[in-house]
Amino acid sequence: MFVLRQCLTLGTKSSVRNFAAATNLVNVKINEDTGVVIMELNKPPVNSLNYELLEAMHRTLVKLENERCSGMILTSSSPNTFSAGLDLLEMYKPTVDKARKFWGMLQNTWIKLYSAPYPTVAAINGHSPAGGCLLAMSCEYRIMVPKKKIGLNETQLGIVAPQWFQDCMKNIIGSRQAEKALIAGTLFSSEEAAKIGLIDELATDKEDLMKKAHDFMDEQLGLPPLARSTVKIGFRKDTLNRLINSREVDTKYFIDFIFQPKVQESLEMYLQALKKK
Ligand SMILES: CC/C=C\C/C=C\C/C=C\CC/C=C/CC(=O)SCCNC(=O)CCNC(=O)[C@H](O)C(C)(C)COP(=O)(O)OP(=O)(O)OC[C@H]1O[C@@H](n2cnc3c(N)ncnc32)[C@H](O)[C@@H]1OP(=O)(O)O
Repeated sequence: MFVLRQCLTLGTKSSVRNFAAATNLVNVKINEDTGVVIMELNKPPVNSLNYELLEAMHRTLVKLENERCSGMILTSSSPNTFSAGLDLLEMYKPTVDKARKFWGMLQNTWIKLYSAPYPTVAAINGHSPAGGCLLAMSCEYRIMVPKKKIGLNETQLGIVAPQWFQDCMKNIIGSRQAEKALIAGTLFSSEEAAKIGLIDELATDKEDLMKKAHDFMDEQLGLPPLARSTVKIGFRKDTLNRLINSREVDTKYFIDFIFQPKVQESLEMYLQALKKK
């Protein structure tokens, strides 16, 4: 049974609610017997990743470093979408300062999630394009409900998936499949994603999804944690260091790229198309 655990907060059950409710953008529950955390993205309707949501995730990940967190399941409260990726409004006509701050928070959040020493599972309960796919790919294991879409579709919007997004995909499905998918901006169905290994398992529905996520977690908790995390970080360090050592350059790419008039035009058209749907 899940209870909100006191040590995540200031000491009382109501403080726990305050911790999550400080923004209300993520719900965090911890099983006090196992230490397994469920982080649920809660920014309706589609969990688009704006600065505030990323900051709430980042704050939670930092807090979990200092807690007895043994593993984390990442999911969303939306019935249809895991995450719609980066909030397009953060990239459409921002100020340079705002765009820089936003990108820095995305980098911070990704670094924490990708390097978490404890096991991480994405319980993908809906569509997961672009930045949503990045979040899922940053976890160690991905389980997804049927008939939804996942992938790095940036090209289709007239933008480019940053190197570290690309690296994450390459690490999972291999260079050749990733190159094809990234050039085309392919959004895979859950079933196709399972075939190419972009996701590890299909679930029948949300209940089955969470059951499978817990099953994976139970397996991982049976392993010696230090050995487990040492192997994980060994596999991930090159990808992590590539961004960590070039954060400024990466931010400059982002700023230079999105401020191009052609890119702003593409974003405007895409936003309008989404609204007209
Ligand atoms: C080597 C590299 C070198 C150089 C590179 C340098 C720099 C790189 C530069 C830039 C990189 C930037 C990277 C970006 C990554 C991203 O994540 S971009 C975001 C991409 N996301 C999408 O394409 C998803 C768009 N959304 C959808 O397809 C659907 O909404 C979805 C299938 C998720 C859900 O469908 P549905 O349930 O039908 O919902 P609606 O479509 O009706 O949407 C509900 C409302 O939400 C608004 N909305 C949807 N997605 C977003 C979003 N991502 N941002 C902001 N708002 C969004 C939508 O407009 C609706 O609003 P409304 O209710 O009409 O007001």
